[in-house]
Amino acid sequence: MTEPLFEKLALIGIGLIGSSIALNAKASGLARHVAITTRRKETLAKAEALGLGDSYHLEAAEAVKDADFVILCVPVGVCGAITREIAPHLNAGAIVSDVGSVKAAVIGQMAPHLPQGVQFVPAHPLAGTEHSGPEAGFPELFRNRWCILTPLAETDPEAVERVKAFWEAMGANVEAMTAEHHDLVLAIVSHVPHLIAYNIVGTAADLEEVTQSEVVKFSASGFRDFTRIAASDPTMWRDVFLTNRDAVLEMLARFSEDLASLQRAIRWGDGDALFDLFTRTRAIRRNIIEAGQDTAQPNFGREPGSETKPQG
Ligand SMILES: NC(=O)C1=CN([C@@H]2O[C@H](COP(=O)(O)OP(=O)(O)OC[C@H]3O[C@@H](n4cnc5c(N)ncnc54)[C@H](O)[C@@H]3O)[C@@H](O)[C@H]2O)C=CC1
Ligand SMILES: O=C(O)C(=O)Cc1ccc(O)cc1
Repeated sequence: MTEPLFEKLALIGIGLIGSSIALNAKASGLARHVAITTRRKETLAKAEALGLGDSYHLEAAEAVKDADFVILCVPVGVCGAITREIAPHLNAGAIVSDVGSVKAAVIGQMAPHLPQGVQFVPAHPLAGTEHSGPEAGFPELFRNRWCILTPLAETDPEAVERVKAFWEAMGANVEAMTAEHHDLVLAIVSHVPHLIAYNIVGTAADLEEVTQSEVVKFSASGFRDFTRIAASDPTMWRDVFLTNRDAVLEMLARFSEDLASLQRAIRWGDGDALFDLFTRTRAIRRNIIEAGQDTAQPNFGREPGSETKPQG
């Protein structure tokens, strides 16, 4: 047990990320009191049955009362509306954060509603799975993973340090960068790959000459990996593509150009071009494994002997 970093942590939204934070914060004593709020009473009841927090609220305004740390763990498209709703009830001096996969648009939606004196430290843990909801969380989710902070120019550095300490206590490595740079990097390493997965599974599902049962029966491991990603939450990913539009479109344009040259290499039998690319990409994979970032390895990021649950 660590000395609590915060007296009262309010989690708004209790899906995969919110429940993982709650489980970790309670197990490690990072916050003296964990207040949970979500809009649907069925979800709140599940969170309570799982014992994720210390108090449960259908009204976000009630949960944030007297909280010194508030984290929005909801789809990025609703961050603005929720911030507007909680703003009048925030404690002076409270730190407000989020976990959204997109940063510039979320800052644009949230910052205008936050009262003076409240510190805003946007965050994005680069850790997740294709599962969602309060049952999907597990406390080790963030261990050995990155958490990116994108503080605003006016954010108090002391608040940034406290949020950094919180994520480090969760087991994450923390790095700060601008929201715009975050969105560009994430477009290529996360958002476009998800779009490709949704697309290839959609294409396979639409094939007229191949039946659905053949797709299921003969799916080789490459295609199965795509289906895992393509099973990710539709609301969350709809919001990611609508809010990181420019960076995703820029990376997609580059992707399409490179795909066209692969098409040309196949058409003209240019084996050297294919071999050279596949050799370069194999080296990238090896670098990822050497850096210890391969989440497909068994027990990645977990203590030996701990429960095995699917991770990204
Ligand atoms: N799933 C993943 O792998 C990762 C997700 N993220 C980000 O974390 C955030 C949450 O994602 P997950 O936990 O995966 O989603 P989830 O679908 O598991 O949970 C979302 C939660 O938000 C609640 N919610 C939705 N609309 C709401 C509203 N208007 N008011 C109050 N509560 C509302 C839902 O009831 C649910 O409790 C998203 O912004 C996502 O971009 C960040 C890293 C990884
Ligand atoms: O499940 C996977 O492979 C992921 O890529 C999880 C993930 C999804 C969204 C994020 O913003 C960060 C991580």
